[in-house]
Amino acid sequence: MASATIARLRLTDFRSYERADLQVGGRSVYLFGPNGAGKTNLLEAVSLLSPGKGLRGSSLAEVGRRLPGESVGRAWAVAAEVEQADGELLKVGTGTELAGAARRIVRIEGETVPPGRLADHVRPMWLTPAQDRLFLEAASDRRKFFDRLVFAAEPSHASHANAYDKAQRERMRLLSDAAEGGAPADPAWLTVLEARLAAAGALMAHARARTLTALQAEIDGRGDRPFPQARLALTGAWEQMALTGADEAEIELQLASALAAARPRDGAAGRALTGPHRGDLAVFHVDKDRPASECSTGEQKALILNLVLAQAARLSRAESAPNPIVLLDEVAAHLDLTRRAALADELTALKLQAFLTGTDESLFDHLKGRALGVRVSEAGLTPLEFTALEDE
Ligand SMILES: Nc1ncnc2c1ncn2[C@@H]1O[C@H](COP(=O)(O)OP(=O)(O)OP(=O)(O)O)[C@@H](O)[C@H]1O
Repeated sequence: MASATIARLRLTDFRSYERADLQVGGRSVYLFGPNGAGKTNLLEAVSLLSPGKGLRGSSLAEVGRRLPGESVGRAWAVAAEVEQADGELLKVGTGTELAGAARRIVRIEGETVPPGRLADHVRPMWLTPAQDRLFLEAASDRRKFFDRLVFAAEPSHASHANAYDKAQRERMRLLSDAAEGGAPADPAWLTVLEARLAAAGALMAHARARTLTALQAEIDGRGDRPFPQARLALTGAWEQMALTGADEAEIELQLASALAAARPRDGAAGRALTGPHRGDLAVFHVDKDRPASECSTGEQKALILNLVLAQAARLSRAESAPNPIVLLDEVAAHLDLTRRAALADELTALKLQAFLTGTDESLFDHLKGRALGVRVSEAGLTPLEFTALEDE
């Protein structure tokens, strides 16, 4: 198991924090305090230790601290000491050098590196209230959620998805221009773009299929828990091909030819009607034999939590990747007592570092002695005294 836990976290001009310095020592952390105290802000800071826009998906200019009435956020920084498997501490940091900057800098041991390198050392995964309506909203939200689970296992998935989106945008610009009577689309250039789409799309479909299969096996193998069992499916044609045994080359070939055939139709529609950007994640509640969208709010939350925990459990056994760090924003409040206890037991058994938030300290009774409690208030972060439970 490749351990990677946050030992210390420091924030400078990040959201509501002018400065914060939290010694965590690799333990899980539960943050409690009133609404607006800054609990989610702290989770967001941890989420920015991975490539991308973090758990709120905010623009980077937004996260710099602003006083009321100020329009531009300050230059900000999130710095962490990450304890690695060998016990060594690695300095990882991200932030901006100028107020309002749209791009962030990432430094590892003081050296500026591309943000993608963060995934070599820290793998945050999260569940936030934004996902409460996941099964009721558009397929794109479920794809995004599932892609993050894939990404936690295979960071290259993000670069394939980016390459795919970039080629897609260029292809659609050519086709839309042609459909509107502008410059006719250059068929040779379209063929090049479609080849890129097909290559990236085949890799995406396969990565999603791999994660789906592994996740389902993980969920099926852990049936004796008070979380609802889920049956997962990827409905997209290309993921289906991958799931039924087609290799990457075959998917690439068929996707390229489907795209070539769809040029007039896609041009007229103004969007591409086939490809891995169209699929959906279907989730069924096994005991109820109903789609997740027909389950209660609490059941839906427990289903999603089960997916995140299953992926975290699976990744915690991976030899070659850093352990995931699980960020659970306002999750405990949705769970009944049995599930809250089970969540605490599971995080402990899997030796996962988790950061959890909730308004009331009592939501985390089962984590006392197993995780560090931190009171969040206007005064900042106040860690509670920590005495480890003897049997753990
Ligand atoms: N860029 C910023 N600069 C200064 N303050 C900010 C910035 N962005 C957000 N805030 C403040 O941070 C606070 C919200 O913090 P956060 O979302 O972490 O609260 P929370 O403790 O999770 O609350 P809840 O329990 O309601 O979810 C708000 O008061 C908001 O005004």
